[in-house]
Order: sequence, then structure tokens, then C-alpha cells
Amino acid sequence: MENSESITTPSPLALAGRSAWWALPTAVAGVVALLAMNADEYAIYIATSWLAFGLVALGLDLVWGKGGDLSLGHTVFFGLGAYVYGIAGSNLGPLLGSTALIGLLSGAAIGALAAAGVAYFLFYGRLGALQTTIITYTLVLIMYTVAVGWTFELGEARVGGANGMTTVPMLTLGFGPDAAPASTAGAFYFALAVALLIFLGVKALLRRPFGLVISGVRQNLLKTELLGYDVRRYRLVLFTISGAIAGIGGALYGAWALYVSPNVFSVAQALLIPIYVLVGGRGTLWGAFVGAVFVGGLSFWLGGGVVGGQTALVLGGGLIALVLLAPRGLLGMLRRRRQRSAQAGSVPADRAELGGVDALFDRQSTGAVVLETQDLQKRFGGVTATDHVSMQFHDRGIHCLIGPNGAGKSTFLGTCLGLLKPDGGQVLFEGAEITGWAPYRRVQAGLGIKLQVARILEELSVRENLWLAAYSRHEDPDTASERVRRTLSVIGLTHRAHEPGGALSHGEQQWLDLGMVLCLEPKLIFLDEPAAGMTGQERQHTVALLKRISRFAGVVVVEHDMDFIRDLDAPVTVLHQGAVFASGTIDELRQDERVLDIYLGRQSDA
Ligand SMILES: Nc1ncnc2c1ncn2[C@@H]1O[C@H](COP(=O)(O)OP(=O)(O)OP(=O)(O)O)[C@@H](O)[C@H]1O
Repeated sequence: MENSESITTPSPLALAGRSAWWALPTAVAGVVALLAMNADEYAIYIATSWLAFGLVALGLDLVWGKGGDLSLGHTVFFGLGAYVYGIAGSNLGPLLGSTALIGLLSGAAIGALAAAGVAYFLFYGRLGALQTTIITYTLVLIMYTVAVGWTFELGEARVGGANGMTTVPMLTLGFGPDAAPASTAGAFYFALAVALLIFLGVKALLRRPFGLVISGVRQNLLKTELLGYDVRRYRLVLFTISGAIAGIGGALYGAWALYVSPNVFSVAQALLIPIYVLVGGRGTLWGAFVGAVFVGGLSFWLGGGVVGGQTALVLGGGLIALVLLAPRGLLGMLRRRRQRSAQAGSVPADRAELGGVDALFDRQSTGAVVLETQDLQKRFGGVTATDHVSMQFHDRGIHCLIGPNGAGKSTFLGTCLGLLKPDGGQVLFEGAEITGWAPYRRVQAGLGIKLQVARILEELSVRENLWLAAYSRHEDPDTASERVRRTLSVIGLTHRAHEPGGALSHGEQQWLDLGMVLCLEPKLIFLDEPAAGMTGQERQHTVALLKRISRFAGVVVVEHDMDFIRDLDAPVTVLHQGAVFASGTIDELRQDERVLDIYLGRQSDA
């Protein structure tokens, strides 16, 4: 009862935790501000640079800790922020004053622009994680070479290649030509306020459904796309925001150092940023600042000569030890580990409400053809995996697809879903050609897919998993929450709604995965080996559930288990060597010598 009440909580914000989320960061910033009042001016000056580095680390933690993409190129956005602040500030500052505002705007703009360009290339090119890291690293090498060799003058600004840029104006908070530069303390408080506001902005963003999608992207990119989210766009937006934050950090750094060296693009500087994040605690956001202060503070202390000038050596050794001893970072050590439930829950057959399926579909199915393939072909080198397949699937009823190993079932599924690009033929959805569509667009149009291995988002709660699916369909938090409540009852997981998906048993994860597909209210559902690994009772229940679902949506079942197919009592198509080989009822096909032959391997040609 307690669970079901909280499940109906309409606000998506409830998904992300406490409501006074802004109070702690604000209080911490307040305490830091109070401490600074009594601190030595030189310490305040040094601490201002830690805030600038903390910001670029925050930008990286956003894409790495939250989004899962390790970028080694964030120092490029940081360095560009510093240079562009120098150029814009030295030209506009004498006219307008407020180099602070100029710095914020120019740093954010150049950081965002550069990051968006890189992200477009990375994500729309569908490059993998390793390639992302290598390409961002290469970017650092390129930028360093460019910065060392480039000398030019632009108005008051002089960029001097290897000598760097010396015309970087001081931070001015006031407006107008007569505005005076900020004091050391003034610059620190300004940087602190900027860091706090950006931190709160990032937190607020991640508490929105955007944050859940990003969490999905990190945990399982394919599943998130199969929930209908344009994952490339989400990653691009996240990377762009993170570049803007790094650019602002760079502008603050430029205003602090009053000089920009091409070394901001050096490999050493590039590697320091992930080190800040690792030391502080990846994915914590706070850790970005903790890492910058800790590493900055340590090198400041060591630089004072306490270890006989071996600063880099001692710092390096210390950091290696820290990362080994506290792999989750300083803040990660403090965080309570989420307990994985040891409960080995079985499939909740007796608790699931088959009748509840009716309430999950608002629309009536008409029995019309929803998906059609025409002459579909797919080759892998010399292997023809899909051979001129023309099939139709309706928005009601069950259709089974069988065939021996290597018959081309998965390939056919992959081309229908947009996971594989066909070499010929067409895929039509409700009469419109969708052959070139990305998977998420097909899901938005009404295709649902449950792959053989359950794909759930293990760190999100059961409810959040379902909510993400329902939100993709409805984009209305209240409607999504209501659908989640109904779906939980259908899949019998209401009592585990608030547990992380990763704590569920194998069987329960399969049900959760199916529940996510149901939340999408698809017109046609592809199920890849739904009976794999199930007990007899679980199979019976699945058969009953699929029959119920098939009143409202077409269900295409790809299976090996002939008893399961028989129980489904539905038309069957046999694939062999990529082509449609036979079709009929399972009993008819079991009598067909040709079909028996291919299953027993007695025939090499169709
Ligand atoms: N990525 C790939 N690269 C090269 N060949 C592939 C690839 N994917 C599939 N194939 C080949 O295409 C043919 C069809 O494979 P597919 O996996 O579609 O069959 P299947 O019916 O799903 O088999 P199974 O029931 O064993 O999963 C096989 O000969 C397989 O070796």
C-alpha cells in the first residue's frame, strides 16, 4: 500500500531524490565564503584558480561520470575559453566594463560551439567509446600545435604563438569604461558564485527527465534508443553544455592568470582534468571541485619545497595510490553502497494481473498490416543472411518466426528495427517507407522490441525504468506515472518498484524489460526468444500474457522452443539460409519433411 501510494507521485522530480536539493550546495558555498573572509589574500588568490579548474572538471564529470563518455579534450574547451576571453575582454572591456560578463558569455559560447562540433562528429558518426577518447585526445595535440604556431593581432589582443597571450584583462564586475577591476577577494567571490550557480543548474537539469535519459545512455545506450530516445541528440546536448561550462572555467582562469599559455592545450593539462574527476569521485559532480582543490592544494603545498623539489614525482605517486586505494574517489568512499538485494524473486506469475493488460492500450487494433518488408536483403561478406524476404505483420495477433541456427532470424529482426542497414529492399511501417530510419524513430512510430537478454537499466529503480519508457511515449509526467502504476501490476513487480533494476532476479528482469516495452504502447512487438531460460510455469504465464497482449498489438515471436510455439497456437514462418522457407501452423510444419530435414541438418539447399 505504501508503495502504490508513492508510485502515483506525479512529479518526475521525485525520481531524482530530495526536494531541498539546492540547500546543501548553497550552504557549502556559504561556509566557503565565510572562511574566505578570514583567509590570507594569497590563499584566496590561489583558491580562485581551483574554482576555475573545478568548473572544467564539472564539465567533464557531466559527460564522463553522468553520460559515460571519457573525453580527454576538455582542456581544449577550457583553453579556448581563456583565449577568447582575452580577445573579447581586451577589446570590449575598455568600452563596456564588466569583463566578468564578457568572460561568461564568450567562454560559454566558444566552449559550447567547439564542443557541439566535436560531439556532432563523435555521436552522429556513431563512434565507439574508445574512439571518442582517442579523438578527443588527438584534438588536444592538434590544438597545442595550432596554439604554439599561431601569432596574430586582433584589435587590442595579441596572440603570440609559443609566447602565449599577454593581453588578458583583469576581471571587472562593474559596467562602463570607468569600472574598476575586482579585488582578489571580489574575483574569488564572483568565481564562487558562478561555480555555485552552474553547479545548481547542472543539478536541476539532471533532476529533470533529461537526467534519467542521460543515466540510461550511460548504462545501456542501445536500450535507451530502443525506448524511443534520440540518444545522439541527448549526448550532443550534454557534451555541448559541458563544453560551455569548461569554456566559462577557462575564461575565469584567463582573468585569474592574466596570461594564457599554449600549455593549456598540453597533454599534461589535458590529463589533469580526468584526474580531478577521479580523485574527487566520478559521477558525484561535487567531486570535480573536491578533486581540483585536493590536487591543486597538494601541488601548492608540495611546490612550497616540503619534499625537496620532487613535486611532480610525489604528486604522481600520491595520486596513483589514491586512485588505487579509493577507486570511487574521495567522495565515492563516503557514499553508501547501494545494497543489491539478495532476494531471489521468481517470476511473479500468481501476482501478475493479466487483465491489467487491457488498461495499458488506449487504442483499438484494427488487424491492419503495420509492418511490411519488401524484397529485404542483407549480406555479410559472402554470406546472405537475409535473402529477398517479403513479409507482412499485423497490429493484432501473434506471428512466430522459426528456423535453425544461422537461418537469419536475428538479422531479419535487426534490419526491421534499423539496427542493421539492409543491402536491398524496403521496410514499410503503416505504408510509409522507414528503411533508412534510426531505431528510435521506429520505436516512436510504434515498434517495440524485447531482445533475448533482458536489457534494463540496472542502477535505476524498477519504477524509473518503466517511467523512462512511459515518458518516451507520452512526454507527460502524470500520464507516465499512471502508466507505470498499471504496468507494475501487470508484470507483478509493484512490491519491488523502488528497488534498483540490478537487484531483480533474472526472471524479474525479463518481466521488467517486457514491461518497458508495454509502456511504449507499441503497435507491433518483436520478442527474441522470450521463453529462453524459463521454467514450465513461467512459460505458461508468458503464453497467456502474450495472447492477451496480441489483442491490442501485433506480437512477433522469434523462438527455438517448439513447445512454446505450439502453445502460442499462431501462424509460423520458417526461415532457412536467410529466405522464407515454409509457413503454416506448427503442426503442419512438424509434418513437413523438408522442414524436418533442415532442422535435422539433412539438407544443405532449400
Ligand atoms: N555481424 C555479422 N557478421 C558476419 N556474419 C554474420 C553477422 N551476423 C550474422 N552473420 C551470419 O549471418 C547468418 C545469419 O545469422 P543470424 O544470427 O541472423 O541467424 P539466426 O537465425 O538468428 O541464428 P541463431 O538462432 O543461432 O541466433 C549466419 O550465417 C551468421 O553467421
